Amino acid sequence: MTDYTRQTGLFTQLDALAAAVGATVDVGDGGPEARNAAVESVTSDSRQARPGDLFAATPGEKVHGAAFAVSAIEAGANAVLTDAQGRDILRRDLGGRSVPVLVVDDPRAAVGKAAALILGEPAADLDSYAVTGTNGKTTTAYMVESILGALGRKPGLIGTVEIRLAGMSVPAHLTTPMPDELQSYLAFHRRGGGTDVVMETSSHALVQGRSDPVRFTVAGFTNLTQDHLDFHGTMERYYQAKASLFTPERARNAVVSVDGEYGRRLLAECAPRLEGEVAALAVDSGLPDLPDGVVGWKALALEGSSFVLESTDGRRLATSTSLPGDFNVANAALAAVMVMTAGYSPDELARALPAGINPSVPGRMEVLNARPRVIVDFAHNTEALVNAMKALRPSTEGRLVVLTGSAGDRDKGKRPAMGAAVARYGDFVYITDDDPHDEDPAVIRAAVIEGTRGFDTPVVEIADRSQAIDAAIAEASERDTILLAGRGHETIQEVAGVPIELDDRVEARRALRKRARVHDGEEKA
Ligand SMILES: CC(=O)N[C@H]1[C@@H](OP(=O)(O)OP(=O)(O)OC[C@H]2O[C@@H](n3ccc(=O)[nH]c3=O)[C@H](O)[C@@H]2O)O[C@H](CO)[C@@H](O)[C@@H]1O[C@H](C)C(=O)N[C@@H](C)C(=O)N[C@H](CCC(=O)O)C(=O)O
Ligand SMILES: Nc1ncnc2c1ncn2[C@@H]1O[C@H](COP(=O)(O)OP(=O)(O)OP(=O)(O)O)[C@@H](O)[C@H]1O
Repeated sequence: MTDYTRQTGLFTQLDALAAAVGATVDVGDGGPEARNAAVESVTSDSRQARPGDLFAATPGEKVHGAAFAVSAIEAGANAVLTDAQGRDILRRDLGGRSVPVLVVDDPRAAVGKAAALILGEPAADLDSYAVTGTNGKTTTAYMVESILGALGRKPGLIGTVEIRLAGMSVPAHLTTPMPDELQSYLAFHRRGGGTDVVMETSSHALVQGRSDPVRFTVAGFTNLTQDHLDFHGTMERYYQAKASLFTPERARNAVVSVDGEYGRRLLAECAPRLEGEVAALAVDSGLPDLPDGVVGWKALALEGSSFVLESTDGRRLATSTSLPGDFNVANAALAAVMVMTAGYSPDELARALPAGINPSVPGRMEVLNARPRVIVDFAHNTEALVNAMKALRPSTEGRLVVLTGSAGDRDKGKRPAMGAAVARYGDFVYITDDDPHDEDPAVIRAAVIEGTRGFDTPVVEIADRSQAIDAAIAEASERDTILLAGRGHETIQEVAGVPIELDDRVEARRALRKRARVHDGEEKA
C-alpha cells in the first residue's frame, strides 16, 4: 500500500539541512563523521519511525516528544530534530549511544521546513489555496476544489472530512495535518500529477505553524465568531491566529470576507503587507472603504441560490449553488473569488460551471429525506446553528425540530448560547450528547439546557444520541424539518476515552426505516 503520509525524498546531508533550518548540530560523543549522516524523511511520531528518518521531537501539551526519541531511534531514525530541552532529555535517555541532534529554538516551526527540503519543496510546484475562519472552511474548500476540477485542473483537498489527492481518499484525523504529514501529502500529490491543493487551515494549525513553509497562492477568510477559546483563551488571540495566515510568509494573494467586524479589521491589516492581490468580498453588507490597491467584490443574491459577483475593477460572474442557505452563497462567492484571484477570468469560470458550484459536502446541510425533511449538519457553535436554522425556516412547512448537544473538553462558554439559539429559532428542541470526551455528559447537557430557559419552545432531554434521533424522527409530521446538528460527517463518538461508532446519517436512516414500518403498519391496521 502506498504510504501517503510517509513519502521519501533524496537523502539530505544533516549539515546542509541544519544550515537551512537554522539548527546547530550536536553529535554528542560521535566523531565529525556523524555530521555526514543523511536522512530521507521526517516524522514527529515515534510510532511511525523508520530507517532513514529524522525524528522531530517537539514539545507537546502533555509530554515532550523527546521522551519517545529512543524508540524512534530503535526503529531506525538516525537523527533527531529538537530544542535544547529535548536534547538534554535525549542525552540522558541515550546513555552512551551517539545520535546526531539538530537543535533549534522552535522545533515545531522547523519540522515542515525540514520535510519540505527533503521532499524537494513540493508546494512550489502546486497552486495552493488555504481557507480559514470559524465556519465555512470545509464547504468553501470543497467548492474551490470543484471549481478547479471543472477548469480542468487536478486539485487535491486536505481538510476536516478527508484527504483526497491524486486518485486516493483517506479520512482525516485533524483539520490541518501535522507538518511532516502535510509535506508528504503534497509530495504524493505532485508525484501523482496533481496541479493544485486546497486546504483548510485551522487556528490551532496556524499557531503551531503546521502548514509552514507553504506560501499559499491564495488565502481565503470566511468569518470569525466564538469558538475554540479553550485553546486560544481570548477572541483577540483567536483572531491573531487566523490573521497570521495573511502575512507575506504564508500567503501571496488573499480574499477576505468583510461582512463581519473581524473581516474588515483583517482587510485593513493585511492589505498593506501582502505582495499580491488582496480582494474584499461583501455578501450581506456594503463594501467598506477599500485600502489602496484592494479589489472589491460584491455578491448580489438573486432568486433561489443564484448570485452575481461584480468587482470594482469591472469583472462580473453570474453563477449559483445548490447548497441550501444564504451562508452557502457566501461560501460559493468566496470560493469563486479565490479562484479568480489566482488568475482565472469570470468567463473561464462561467464556461466551466454551466450548472453552478455544487460540490457534495459530507455532513454539511446533507439532506437525507424529503418528508419529513431530515438534514444532517456540522453546526456546532452558536453562529453556525443560527445560520442553519435561518436557512431552513423559509422552506419549512411545519415545525423546525432541532437536535443538538455540545462537545466535552471544548469551549464551555458557548454551551448556554447554543441552547438559547436553538430555543429561539427552533419550534421543538432535543438536547442530547455530542462527543463528551472526558467530561460528564449530564453536566454538558445541563449547561445547554440552561440556555433554553426563558423561551416557550418545548425542550426534551434524551442523553443517548441514537435514541434522541429516533424520537425526533418518530414524532415528526411529514411537514416538519428535522435538523440533526453538531456532528456532520463524524462517525465516532468519544465517551470517556472510548471510541463508539455513531454516525448521525446512519442513525437517521435507521430511524426513517423504523418510522416507515410503523406508518405502514398503521395504514394496514
Ligand atoms: C492541541 C493540539 O494541536 N494537539 C495536537 C498535538 O498534541 P501535542 O502537541 O500535545 O502532542 P503530545 O500528544 O503531547 O505529544 C508530543 C509529541 O510526542 C509525539 N509522540 C507521542 C506519543 C508517542 O508514542 N510517540 C510520539 O512520538 C507526538 O507525535 C508529538 O509530536 O500533536 C498531536 C500529535 O500530532 C495531535 O494528535 C494533537 O491533536 C489533538 C488530538 C487535537 O485534538 N487537536 C485539535 C485541538 C486540533 O488540532 N484541531 C484543529 C481543528 C479545530 C477545528 O477547527 O475544529 C485541527 O487542525 O484539527
Ligand atoms: N459561511 C458560513 N457562515 C456561517 N456558518 C456557516 C458558513 N458555512 C457553513 N456554516 C455552518 O457551519 C457548519 C460547518 O461548516 P463547515 O464544515 O464548512 O465549516 P468549518 O469551518 O470547516 O467547520 P470546522 O472548523 O468546525 O471544521 C455548517 O454545517 C453550517 O451549519
